[in-house]
Amino acid sequence: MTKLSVNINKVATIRNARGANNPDILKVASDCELFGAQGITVHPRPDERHIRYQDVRDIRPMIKTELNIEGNPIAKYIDLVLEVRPAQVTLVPDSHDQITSNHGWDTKNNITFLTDVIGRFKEAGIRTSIFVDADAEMVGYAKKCGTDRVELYTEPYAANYRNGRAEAIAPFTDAAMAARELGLGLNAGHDLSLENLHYFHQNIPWIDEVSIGHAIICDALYMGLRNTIGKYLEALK
Ligand SMILES: CC(=O)[C@@H](O)[C@H](O)COP(=O)(O)O
Ligand SMILES: NCC(=O)COP(=O)(O)O
Repeated sequence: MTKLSVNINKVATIRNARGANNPDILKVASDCELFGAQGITVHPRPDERHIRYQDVRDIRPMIKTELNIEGNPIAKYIDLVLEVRPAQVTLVPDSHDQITSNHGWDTKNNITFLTDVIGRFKEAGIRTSIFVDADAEMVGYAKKCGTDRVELYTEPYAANYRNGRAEAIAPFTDAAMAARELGLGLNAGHDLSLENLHYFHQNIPWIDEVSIGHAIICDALYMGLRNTIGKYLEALK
Protein backbone atom coordinates (compact mmCIF):
# COMPACT_ATOMS: atom_id res chain seq x y z
CA MET A 1 0.00 0.00 0.00
CA THR A 2 1.36 3.42 -0.92
CA LYS A 3 1.28 5.87 1.98
CA LEU A 4 0.38 9.53 1.66
CA SER A 5 2.61 11.85 3.69
CA VAL A 6 1.21 15.39 3.74
CA ASN A 7 3.87 18.11 3.61
CA ILE A 8 2.67 21.02 5.78
CA ASN A 9 5.31 23.57 4.73
CA LYS A 10 2.73 25.83 3.10
CA VAL A 11 0.55 25.86 6.18
CA ALA A 12 3.54 27.34 7.99
CA THR A 13 3.96 29.85 5.14
CA ILE A 14 0.45 31.18 5.82
CA ARG A 15 1.04 31.21 9.57
CA ASN A 16 4.29 33.14 9.22
CA ALA A 17 2.61 35.77 7.04
CA ARG A 18 1.04 37.34 10.16
CA GLY A 19 3.56 36.36 12.81
CA ALA A 20 0.97 34.77 15.11
CA ASN A 21 -0.23 31.15 15.31
CA ASN A 22 -3.06 30.99 12.81
CA PRO A 23 -3.28 28.44 11.25
CA ASP A 24 -1.96 26.31 14.10
CA ILE A 25 0.28 23.82 12.34
CA LEU A 26 0.07 21.32 15.19
CA LYS A 27 -3.70 21.22 14.81
CA VAL A 28 -3.44 21.00 11.02
CA ALA A 29 -0.98 18.12 11.27
CA SER A 30 -3.26 16.31 13.72
CA ASP A 31 -6.27 16.92 11.46
CA CYS A 32 -4.37 15.65 8.40
CA GLU A 33 -3.84 12.40 10.27
CA LEU A 34 -7.49 12.36 11.36
CA PHE A 35 -8.52 12.81 7.71
CA GLY A 36 -6.44 9.79 6.67
CA ALA A 37 -2.89 10.97 5.99
CA GLN A 38 -0.42 8.20 6.83
CA GLY A 39 2.43 10.60 7.49
CA ILE A 40 3.44 14.22 7.95
CA THR A 41 6.40 15.73 6.12
CA VAL A 42 8.22 18.92 7.09
CA HIS A 43 11.13 20.63 5.39
CA PRO A 44 12.80 23.09 7.80
CA ARG A 45 14.95 25.29 5.57
CA PRO A 46 17.88 27.31 7.03
CA ASP A 47 16.01 30.61 6.59
CA GLU A 48 12.92 29.14 8.31
CA ARG A 49 10.73 30.71 5.61
CA HIS A 50 7.96 28.29 6.58
CA ILE A 51 8.65 25.37 8.94
CA ARG A 52 10.79 26.52 11.85
CA TYR A 53 13.20 24.27 13.73
CA GLN A 54 11.06 24.72 16.84
CA ASP A 55 7.99 23.57 14.89
CA VAL A 56 9.75 20.26 14.29
CA ARG A 57 10.43 19.84 18.02
CA ASP A 58 6.82 20.75 18.84
CA ILE A 59 5.23 18.50 16.23
CA ARG A 60 7.30 15.38 16.96
CA PRO A 61 5.51 14.22 20.15
CA MET A 62 2.00 14.61 18.70
CA ILE A 63 2.49 12.68 15.45
CA LYS A 64 0.59 9.39 15.56
CA THR A 65 1.57 8.21 12.06
CA GLU A 66 5.09 8.91 10.73
CA LEU A 67 7.13 12.10 10.74
CA ASN A 68 9.40 12.65 7.76
CA ILE A 69 11.94 15.46 8.04
CA GLU A 70 13.39 16.62 4.74
CA GLY A 71 16.36 18.88 4.31
CA ASN A 72 19.94 19.52 3.33
CA PRO A 73 22.13 17.80 5.98
CA ILE A 74 23.92 20.87 7.29
CA ALA A 75 25.12 20.57 10.89
CA LYS A 76 22.08 22.35 12.37
CA TYR A 77 19.74 20.03 10.47
CA ILE A 78 21.64 16.89 11.48
CA ASP A 79 21.51 17.96 15.13
CA LEU A 80 17.75 18.61 14.91
CA VAL A 81 17.03 15.24 13.31
CA LEU A 82 19.15 13.37 15.88
CA GLU A 83 17.39 15.33 18.63
CA VAL A 84 13.81 14.59 17.54
CA ARG A 85 14.43 11.18 15.93
CA PRO A 86 11.61 11.07 13.32
CA ALA A 87 10.46 7.88 11.64
CA GLN A 88 12.22 8.98 8.45
CA VAL A 89 14.79 11.51 7.28
CA THR A 90 15.03 12.54 3.63
CA LEU A 91 18.27 14.14 2.46
CA VAL A 92 17.70 16.89 -0.12
CA PRO A 93 20.57 18.82 -1.80
CA ASP A 94 18.94 22.24 -1.75
CA SER A 95 21.11 25.29 -1.41
CA HIS A 96 20.02 27.85 1.17
CA ASP A 97 18.60 30.31 -1.37
CA GLN A 98 16.61 27.93 -3.59
CA ILE A 99 12.93 28.88 -3.92
CA THR A 100 12.16 25.15 -3.76
CA SER A 101 13.77 21.79 -4.43
CA ASN A 102 14.73 21.41 -8.07
CA HIS A 103 17.08 18.40 -8.29
CA GLY A 104 18.19 15.25 -6.62
CA TRP A 105 21.61 14.37 -5.23
CA ASP A 106 24.65 13.56 -7.32
CA THR A 107 25.08 10.41 -5.27
CA LYS A 108 28.17 9.37 -7.25
CA ASN A 109 30.21 12.48 -6.43
CA ASN A 110 28.83 12.76 -2.88
CA ILE A 111 29.10 9.11 -1.93
CA THR A 112 31.57 9.66 0.92
CA PHE A 113 29.58 12.49 2.51
CA LEU A 114 26.21 10.78 2.08
CA THR A 115 27.50 7.44 3.38
CA ASP A 116 28.68 9.17 6.56
CA VAL A 117 25.43 11.07 7.11
CA ILE A 118 23.25 8.05 6.31
CA GLY A 119 25.31 5.99 8.75
CA ARG A 120 24.75 8.50 11.55
CA PHE A 121 20.97 8.50 11.08
CA LYS A 122 20.73 4.73 10.72
CA GLU A 123 22.78 4.33 13.91
CA ALA A 124 20.10 6.45 15.60
CA GLY A 125 17.40 4.09 14.33
CA ILE A 126 15.98 6.53 11.77
CA ARG A 127 14.88 5.27 8.36
CA THR A 128 16.82 7.10 5.65
CA SER A 129 15.87 8.30 2.18
CA ILE A 130 17.94 10.13 -0.43
CA PHE A 131 16.24 12.54 -2.84
CA VAL A 132 17.32 11.62 -6.39
CA ASP A 133 16.45 12.40 -9.98
CA ALA A 134 14.88 9.59 -12.02
CA ASP A 135 18.28 8.23 -12.98
CA ALA A 136 19.22 4.57 -12.46
CA GLU A 137 22.89 5.46 -11.92
CA MET A 138 22.01 7.89 -9.13
CA VAL A 139 19.76 5.23 -7.61
CA GLY A 140 22.64 2.77 -7.78
CA TYR A 141 25.04 5.06 -5.98
CA ALA A 142 22.36 5.85 -3.38
CA LYS A 143 22.30 2.14 -2.64
CA LYS A 144 26.08 2.21 -2.19
CA CYS A 145 25.60 5.02 0.36
CA GLY A 146 23.63 2.59 2.52
CA THR A 147 20.28 4.34 2.40
CA ASP A 148 17.06 2.49 3.15
CA ARG A 149 15.07 4.30 0.46
CA VAL A 150 15.31 6.79 -2.37
CA GLU A 151 12.78 9.50 -3.11
CA LEU A 152 12.25 10.21 -6.81
CA TYR A 153 12.09 13.94 -7.60
CA THR A 154 8.89 14.07 -9.63
CA GLU A 155 8.75 17.67 -10.90
CA PRO A 156 9.88 16.64 -14.43
CA TYR A 157 7.05 14.08 -14.52
CA ALA A 158 4.50 16.69 -13.46
CA ALA A 159 5.86 19.30 -15.87
CA ASN A 160 5.71 16.91 -18.84
CA TYR A 161 2.49 15.13 -17.91
CA ARG A 162 0.20 17.11 -20.19
CA ASN A 163 2.60 16.86 -23.13
CA GLY A 164 2.49 13.08 -23.04
CA ARG A 165 2.12 11.10 -19.86
CA ALA A 166 3.57 7.88 -21.25
CA GLU A 167 6.80 9.66 -22.11
CA ALA A 168 6.74 11.57 -18.82
CA ILE A 169 6.47 8.42 -16.68
CA ALA A 170 9.08 6.35 -18.57
CA PRO A 171 12.24 7.50 -16.74
CA PHE A 172 10.44 7.12 -13.43
CA THR A 173 9.38 3.52 -14.05
CA ASP A 174 12.97 2.76 -15.12
CA ALA A 175 14.41 4.34 -11.96
CA ALA A 176 11.72 2.70 -9.80
CA MET A 177 12.56 -0.72 -11.22
CA ALA A 178 16.25 -0.09 -10.63
CA ALA A 179 15.46 0.71 -6.99
CA ARG A 180 13.35 -2.43 -6.64
CA GLU A 181 16.07 -4.62 -8.14
CA LEU A 182 18.51 -3.19 -5.59
CA GLY A 183 16.14 -3.84 -2.71
CA LEU A 184 15.68 -0.14 -1.99
CA GLY A 185 12.48 1.28 -0.56
CA LEU A 186 10.85 3.83 -2.86
CA ASN A 187 9.32 7.26 -2.16
CA ALA A 188 8.39 10.05 -4.55
CA GLY A 189 7.50 13.71 -4.36
CA HIS A 190 7.43 17.25 -5.71
CA ASP A 191 4.57 18.69 -7.74
CA LEU A 192 2.48 15.57 -7.53
CA SER A 193 -1.20 16.52 -7.76
CA LEU A 194 -4.72 15.23 -8.36
CA GLU A 195 -4.03 15.61 -12.09
CA ASN A 196 -0.99 13.31 -12.23
CA LEU A 197 -0.94 11.15 -9.09
CA HIS A 198 -3.25 8.30 -10.14
CA TYR A 199 -1.32 7.61 -13.36
CA PHE A 200 1.96 7.73 -11.48
CA HIS A 201 0.69 5.18 -8.99
CA GLN A 202 -0.87 2.98 -11.69
CA ASN A 203 2.57 2.67 -13.32
CA ILE A 204 4.57 2.33 -10.12
CA PRO A 205 2.12 0.59 -7.73
CA TRP A 206 4.89 -0.72 -5.42
CA ILE A 207 5.91 2.77 -4.30
CA ASP A 208 6.07 2.98 -0.52
CA GLU A 209 5.22 6.66 0.03
CA VAL A 210 4.39 9.84 -1.78
CA SER A 211 4.93 13.16 0.01
CA ILE A 212 2.69 15.92 -1.28
CA GLY A 213 2.25 19.44 0.03
CA HIS A 214 1.88 22.35 -2.34
CA ALA A 215 -0.96 20.91 -4.44
CA ILE A 216 -2.83 19.56 -1.41
CA ILE A 217 -2.85 22.93 0.33
CA CYS A 218 -3.86 24.69 -2.90
CA ASP A 219 -6.68 22.19 -3.51
CA ALA A 220 -7.81 22.52 0.10
CA LEU A 221 -8.52 26.21 -0.47
CA TYR A 222 -11.40 25.09 -2.70
CA MET A 223 -12.35 21.65 -1.39
CA GLY A 224 -11.38 21.75 2.27
CA LEU A 225 -8.60 19.73 3.86
CA ARG A 226 -10.69 16.68 4.75
CA ASN A 227 -12.16 16.31 1.24
CA THR A 228 -8.83 17.02 -0.41
CA ILE A 229 -6.94 14.38 1.57
CA GLY A 230 -9.75 11.94 0.79
CA LYS A 231 -9.35 12.58 -2.93
CA TYR A 232 -5.57 12.08 -2.80
CA LEU A 233 -6.06 8.80 -0.93
CA GLU A 234 -8.58 7.74 -3.61
CA ALA A 235 -5.96 8.44 -6.27
CA LEU A 236 -3.64 5.97 -4.56
CA LYS A 237 -6.06 3.05 -4.61
C1 LIG B 1 12.01 17.84 -1.31
C2 LIG B 1 10.75 18.37 -1.87
O1 LIG B 1 10.47 18.22 -3.03
C3 LIG B 1 9.84 19.15 -1.01
O2 LIG B 1 10.18 19.13 0.33
C4 LIG B 1 9.91 20.57 -1.48
O3 LIG B 1 11.22 20.97 -1.33
C5 LIG B 1 9.01 21.42 -0.71
O4 LIG B 1 9.72 22.55 -0.31
P1 LIG B 1 8.96 23.95 -0.32
O5 LIG B 1 7.63 23.70 0.38
O6 LIG B 1 9.87 24.86 0.42
O7 LIG B 1 8.74 24.29 -1.78
N1 LIG C 1 9.13 15.49 -0.97
C1 LIG C 1 8.10 16.24 -1.65
C2 LIG C 1 7.29 16.99 -0.65
O1 LIG C 1 7.44 16.80 0.54
C3 LIG C 1 6.24 17.93 -1.11
O2 LIG C 1 6.53 18.49 -2.36
P1 LIG C 1 5.35 19.39 -2.99
O3 LIG C 1 4.13 18.50 -3.09
O4 LIG C 1 5.12 20.53 -2.04
O5 LIG C 1 5.85 19.81 -4.34
